[in-house]
Amino acid sequence: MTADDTRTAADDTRATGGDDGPVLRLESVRKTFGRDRVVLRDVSLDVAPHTVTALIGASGSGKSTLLRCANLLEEIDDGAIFLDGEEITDPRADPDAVRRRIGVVFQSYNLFPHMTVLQNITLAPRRVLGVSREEAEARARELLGRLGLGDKAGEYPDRLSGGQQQRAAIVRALAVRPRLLLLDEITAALDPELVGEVLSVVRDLKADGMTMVLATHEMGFAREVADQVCFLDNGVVLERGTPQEVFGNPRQERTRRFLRRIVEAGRL
Ligand SMILES: Nc1ncnc2c1ncn2[C@@H]1O[C@H](COP(=O)(O)OP(=O)(O)OP(=O)(O)O)[C@@H](O)[C@H]1O
Repeated sequence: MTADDTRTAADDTRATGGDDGPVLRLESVRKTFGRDRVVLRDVSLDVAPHTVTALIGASGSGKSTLLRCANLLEEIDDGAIFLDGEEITDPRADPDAVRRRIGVVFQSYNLFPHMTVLQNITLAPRRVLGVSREEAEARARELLGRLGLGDKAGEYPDRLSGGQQQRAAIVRALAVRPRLLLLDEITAALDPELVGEVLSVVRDLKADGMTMVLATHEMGFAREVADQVCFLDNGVVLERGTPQEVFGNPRQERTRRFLRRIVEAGRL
């Protein structure tokens, strides 16, 4: 990443009203599926500008659901979610306008197989933001170059490795210059030797000042890259703090047990 990227992040901050408040705020969010399956209970969380928040916790603890609620892919039952101080869960908020400000990358890359990498990346800027083809392609090529995919613009996704596809998916999310990036288990589907190249992109984005929330089972990475770690247990944020606090000195017995299992499995 270059100094130019840092300038962009700072410019984006100015454009959205400054560095004062959190980029994302969850206030007492409750989410249920069906009648009685409570998946998030009273979840409150602040994500400060230019920081990385890692959501950790056992499978089924609610990490993906939290990210999906933040992007309005799921409707919450109670509480409120704010983006740059504006309540996005207000029924009057426009979900499309909100999603234009939040980039999302999932475990499965979800690239359109019938489109080239370049077409995949320029689709949203052209269709949603109304950017010209020339401008969208210039931005896409610049990002592809930066993420080590400069020679892949004309390829179809099935000609790329998993790591390359995931990096292309990250470029696609960045192409609309999002205020916030949500990353949901983005290395979970990758062969171990490809995980590193995707994590190194996240590291670069952090250095660039991008605000990110990531759900991950990569504990070593969470410890290294996160400013804030949230341990979810059965839909509750059981523990929240710096990586040093949560990994080094967990307050809850449940967190200690979870981390012990991770250490025993050789994943931390
Ligand atoms: N659409 C849905 N309908 C019903 N239950 C759901 C739905 N989506 C998720 N759940 C349930 O909500 C709970 C939380 O799921 P979620 O995917 O958020 O967990 P997670 O912490 O991200 O898990 P993983 O680490 O395995 O990705 C799980 O019990 C899951 O079965």
